[in-house]
Amino acid sequence: MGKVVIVTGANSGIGLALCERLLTEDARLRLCLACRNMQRAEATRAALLTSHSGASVDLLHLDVGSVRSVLSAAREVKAKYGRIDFLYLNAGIMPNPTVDIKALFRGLFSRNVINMFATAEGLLTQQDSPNSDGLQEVFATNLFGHFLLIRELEPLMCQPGRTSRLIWTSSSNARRSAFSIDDIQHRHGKEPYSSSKYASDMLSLALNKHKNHQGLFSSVTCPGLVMTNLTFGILPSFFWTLIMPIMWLIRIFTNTFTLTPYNGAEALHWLFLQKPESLDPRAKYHSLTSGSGTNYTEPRQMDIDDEISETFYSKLLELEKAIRRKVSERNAENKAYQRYLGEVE
Ligand SMILES: NC(=O)C1=CN([C@@H]2O[C@H](COP(=O)(O)OP(=O)(O)OC[C@H]3O[C@@H](n4cnc5c(N)ncnc54)[C@H](OP(=O)(O)O)[C@@H]3O)[C@@H](O)[C@H]2O)C=CC1
Ligand SMILES: CC(C)=CCC[C@@H](C)[C@H]1CC[C@H]2C3=C(CC[C@]12C)[C@@]1(C)CCC(=O)[C@@H](C)[C@@H]1CC3
Repeated sequence: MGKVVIVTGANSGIGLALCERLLTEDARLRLCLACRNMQRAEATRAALLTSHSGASVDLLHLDVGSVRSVLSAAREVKAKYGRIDFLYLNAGIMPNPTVDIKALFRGLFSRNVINMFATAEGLLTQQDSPNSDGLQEVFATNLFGHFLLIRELEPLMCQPGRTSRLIWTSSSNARRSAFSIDDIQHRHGKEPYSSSKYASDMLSLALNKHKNHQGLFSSVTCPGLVMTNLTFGILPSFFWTLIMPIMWLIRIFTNTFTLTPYNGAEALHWLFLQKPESLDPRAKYHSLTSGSGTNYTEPRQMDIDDEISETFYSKLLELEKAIRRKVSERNAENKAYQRYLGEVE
């Protein structure tokens, strides 16, 4: 039987390019597109089936930023699949971004220019707010929803005699200084995106420590700078139209300017082909594109403290307990209300 692969945020950008590449690599795949918008998911499925007729492409409704949706999606997965070979944790958001134009111009004329274009360090801030579960939106979407999904699917992914893989789409924008262990949701800062991506790097390391012996392996990737809905949302469209030629020019000198979703999906695709035991849990696998347009993957060491990563993992487990308690209280209240309605009628 073909490998079972689930991709979150599969209906656009890097997630969609990854699906295309995986189906080209292995036609026997059982691919599951986990998306929040079913209309877009249907359209994506139809497009994938046009280029890969006969492929097995399922849809799963998943809003990774909603606890209720994650729990119900996990139930569906458990009922449908006997195992999961790859779970790509790719869905992500960067809401209300602001570019510090002054810092951009200062950076342009400094020695830090290459790093600035590769990581956006010091350039970007975002405004975040709590969602209906009381969690910060960016944290909930980019990290916690995925964590809860992994916890729910552990029985399928930790089976004796098999290995399963988690592959995160992180970012070179992940920065230690943007994350605080005392504010893991980044309620008080202005860089929730950077914090959430750093959090995924730490979680991946902790998961390897706790789950490798059960056959579950986790890796993190950075796709480089890719022109997708997420990037286009950072600045007005006329600006992008103006600077696109400059972006293609910069690409000649900066291998992190992968620019197309196909190129950005390079490391995600490369990891699909690797044996998990051969991978470095402390490395982030970067998609890179040379000036002449050749794609390759390069591991770079992450700046992570083991102790903080462990503490973070414990905090996530505590938060998971609290959230589950809240969900069962809510369910009990609903049931009591339904009973009351039944009695009144
Ligand atoms: N573009 C870049 O330069 C870089 C991107 N990344 C990361 O790559 C990943 C993919 O982003 P990219 O392809 O660029 O951007 P896109 O906006 O094109 O893709 C993001 C995907 O995530 C989905 N998504 C967002 N929120 C949710 C949610 N709550 N539940 C389910 N799905 C959701 C979106 O669905 P919908 O269509 O419904 O919005 C979309 O399919 C992200 O994690 C991003 O942080 C990392 C580094 C660089
Ligand atoms: C080319 C000129 C003159 C201006 C463009 C400046 C910025 C808009 C651009 C510079 C570095 C970019 C960047 C990202 C977004 C757009 C920039 C800030 C990302 C933050 C997109 C999402 C990620 O996760 C990062 C890896 C990107 C890093 C670089």
